[in-house]
Amino acid sequence: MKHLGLEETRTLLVQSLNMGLDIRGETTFTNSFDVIVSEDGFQFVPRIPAGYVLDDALYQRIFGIASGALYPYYTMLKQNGAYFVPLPENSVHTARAFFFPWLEGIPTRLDITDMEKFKSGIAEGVLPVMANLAISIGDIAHLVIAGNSGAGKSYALTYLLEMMKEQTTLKIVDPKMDAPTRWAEKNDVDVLIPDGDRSQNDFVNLVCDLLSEALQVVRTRQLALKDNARSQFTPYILVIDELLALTSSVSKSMKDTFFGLLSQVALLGRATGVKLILLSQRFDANALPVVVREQANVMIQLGNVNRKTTQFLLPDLSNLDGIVIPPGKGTGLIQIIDGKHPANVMPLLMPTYGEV
Ligand SMILES: Nc1ncnc2c1ncn2[C@@H]1O[C@H](COP(=O)(O)OP(=O)(O)OP(=O)(O)O)[C@@H](O)[C@H]1O
Repeated sequence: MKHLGLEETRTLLVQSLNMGLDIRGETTFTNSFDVIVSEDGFQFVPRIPAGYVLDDALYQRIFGIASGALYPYYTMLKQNGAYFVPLPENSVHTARAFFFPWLEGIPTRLDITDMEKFKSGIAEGVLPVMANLAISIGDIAHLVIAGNSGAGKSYALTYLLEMMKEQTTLKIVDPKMDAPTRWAEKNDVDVLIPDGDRSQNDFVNLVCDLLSEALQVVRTRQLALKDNARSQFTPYILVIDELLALTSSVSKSMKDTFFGLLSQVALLGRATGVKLILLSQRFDANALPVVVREQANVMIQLGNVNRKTTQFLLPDLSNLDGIVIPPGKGTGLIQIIDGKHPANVMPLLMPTYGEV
């Protein structure tokens, strides 16, 4: 795709804002505002005093106009509120701007035809997510995937498992005995599945045992860290699929025990490389303790994206206007809070691959 130069980008933005912003006839022609573009994003510089209010609503309107106008050359990174930057060199009339960060291009899906070959080309510890987006496995505290039925959760999980299997210790809980079980059996990975003869309470009890084992690993590692703060650990990952279904018909005391253990692993696992990967059709306080969500730093919402489906998992996202969600299977939103990527919510296309 053609690269859009900065000057060309600025012209497009100025024209789009002049025509679309509709702030009481104020345009660049009346010298009401200016647009400055850079590699990282653009600034909207208002001339103050202005006949319009510099508030969140104006910021989001500019975001919406720019986001559509610049697609597919740039992906605008959604902000929760107006992002002000000071311009101290300027006169008092233009000493502030709204800043709109962007990434060049649009999120591009990885299309993997040969998984083994693909993996051999990737550095250890790296988890590619899209063509221009990779996460370090070590930087994942806990990862959460939500999505309606058929959105691509199992497919996404299988990809993650395949990418991590050689570098981590994996334990899988699969209440539906579905794709994760097939993958685990093929790859000789421990998987806990329901036994027809046992009750749901019994099954959740076994999941609690697994969480207790994970806590034991945490404790052993904490002792190692006490002696040597630079101790390195192989990531120990506990995957729990269908979280909402798992606890939907168990006794309150069992659910409380389960939530208590899950919260402890989430809180203590972070420093010791003990990680949770949790999947559910829907996440709310009933499916996941808030403290676990707060400890998770990679959040993925697949399929149906709207205010309702995102409010628990992506609470910072006050509105979805201007976020272009790609169509197709295994698409949605991702937020990575690892201090290395912009912590904004970004459109996501999970990789497509052949048989694994
Ligand atoms: N990234 C992707 N690329 C190509 N195809 C995909 C992708 N993600 C999902 N699909 C296709 O969509 C179908 C449904 O995906 P999947 O079974 O993972 O959904 P799910 O969210 O786990 O649904 P359920 O909750 O009902 O189990 C799969 O058969 C798969 O082939």
